[in-house]
Amino acid sequence: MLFAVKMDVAIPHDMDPDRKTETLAKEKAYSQDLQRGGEWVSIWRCAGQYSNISIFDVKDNERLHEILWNLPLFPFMTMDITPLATHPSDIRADQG
Ligand SMILES: O=C(O)C[C@H]1C=CC(=O)O1
Repeated sequence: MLFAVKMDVAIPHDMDPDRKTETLAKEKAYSQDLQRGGEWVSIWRCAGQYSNISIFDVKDNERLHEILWNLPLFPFMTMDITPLATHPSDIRADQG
């Protein structure tokens, strides 16, 4: 199942700098592990915003929830989640 997730990040300005550095490093490692595993298909920075749009390919809603809930930055994010369906004009959908 494919999902587009927009993540808006708002880290408190008074967060301890060492905790911030550690949390960002954990976030990067967590994201890259899931990318290597194929469930986090792509991540794009939204230009001019501390936000990303990511595509996930997961087995069900529960797995998506688990991935998002365990993001080290989860407490500092708001998210907008869109389930994706094949578009009838997608040239890849015409093949085969
Ligand atoms: O910077 C972000 O967009 C937040 C975040 C999500 C994954 C990651 O590595 O960083």
